[in-house]
Amino acid sequence: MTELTQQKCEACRADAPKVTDEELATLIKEIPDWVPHVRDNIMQLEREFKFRNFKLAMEFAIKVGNMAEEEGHHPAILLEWGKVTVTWWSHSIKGLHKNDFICAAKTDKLFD
Ligand SMILES: C[C@H](O)[C@H](O)[C@H]1CNC2=NC(N)=NC(=O)C2=N1
Repeated sequence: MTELTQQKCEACRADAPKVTDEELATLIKEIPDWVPHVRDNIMQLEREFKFRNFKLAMEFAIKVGNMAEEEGHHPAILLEWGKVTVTWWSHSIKGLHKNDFICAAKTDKLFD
């Protein structure tokens, strides 16, 4: 399988398929630090990133935002002192699409 970080987000319409439980089980192995959880009845991928201060956290949040703009796929980003919480899901399908796993993998790469 092509590494998630080598893939691009594709246009995701309301009728695009959500990832199945089987696909989730396979894809999550590539992004083991992300936790799938349900919020407002929508499956999402979430990870906390820790930093030494606010500025480093803010710079990371900006990098994630710039990557999201390039991909045309946008996360929720919570910026706090020393911490950034990134949450990916696909609004149009109210769930997880392959795009979310691609973007989660790209987020990990920005942190390395
Ligand atoms: C028109 C625009 O491309 C769409 O609204 C995109 C923008 N970014 C998006 N981001 C996410 N996470 N889910 C979407 O469904 C989504 N839709």
